Amino acid sequence: MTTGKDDCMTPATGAADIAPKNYAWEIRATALKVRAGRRRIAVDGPSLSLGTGAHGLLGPNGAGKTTLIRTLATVLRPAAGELELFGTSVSGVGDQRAVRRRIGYLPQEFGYYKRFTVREFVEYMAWLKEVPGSDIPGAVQRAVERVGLADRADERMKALSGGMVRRAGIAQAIVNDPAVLLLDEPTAGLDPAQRMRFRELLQELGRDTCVVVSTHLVEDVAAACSDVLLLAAGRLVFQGTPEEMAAAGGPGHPGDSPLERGYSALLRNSERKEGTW
Ligand SMILES: Nc1ncnc2c1ncn2[C@@H]1O[C@H](COP(=O)(O)OP(=O)(O)OP(=O)(O)O)[C@@H](O)[C@H]1O
Repeated sequence: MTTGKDDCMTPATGAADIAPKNYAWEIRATALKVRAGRRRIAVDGPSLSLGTGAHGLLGPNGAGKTTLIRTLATVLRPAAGELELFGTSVSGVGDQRAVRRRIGYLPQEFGYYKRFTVREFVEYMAWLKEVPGSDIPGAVQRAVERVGLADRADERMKALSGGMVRRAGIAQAIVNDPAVLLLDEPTAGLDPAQRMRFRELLQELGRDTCVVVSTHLVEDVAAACSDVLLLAAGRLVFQGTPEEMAAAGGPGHPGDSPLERGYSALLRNSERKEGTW
């Protein structure tokens, strides 16, 4: 990590992580277009510059959030436009292992061996991310502690509830102390107490990491994110602070909170511009 805001060194932090950075933004996308399936353009031209902080990615079903996150994770390749991670272009073909080592990614659905314990699962993911072998036990312990699973670390994955599996997924995403952390609906299935704990973790991670978190839970964004991105039909229709989003709404817009009303107002405006109303 590079900001020097948090001087707490972790076992998985290598020299490359604390070297001064030579790029302005962890994530930089210009006129990014990504296909889902053969024909459909699911991400349609957003330009983004994202640095350290927790960035909430909102949008209705089908807006393109998962497609965008998969692209940032280098799982999908852009059809057009430019994507840079840590100042390195990842738009084309090529070996992206060095970049991937610095990314943490929680997909909406992820696979795991049910017979693995939580610890084995997170260890395996650390190994895949090329965390140095001697650092792995400490990094795994810290990750499972951060998601509140230390007391279940030696239980098999198949014995966990859905919310606990999700927390194990978050643990594997942070085990390499990533500089870019991509979380696709991380709070799905978490109980209220765990969601509160997750919000704290998100705020903590956002102090020295570039976190992009996709969610339908506007309150999570209000509570934990410094910045909101709103996608609609693949386009970026708003980027600003939660307060700025809330200010876009009024009493006539649907929603239970100022942020929800702002969200509804911005979506309605974007639909009008698209001519669908
Ligand atoms: N493999 C695919 N083939 C064809 N179309 C796809 C494929 N995957 C996604 N799409 C389409 O791309 C668009 C964007 O999907 P995406 O999953 O990125 O949206 P999302 O914002 O994450 O939605 P949700 O909130 O429901 O998870 C949708 O219209 C979806 O139907």
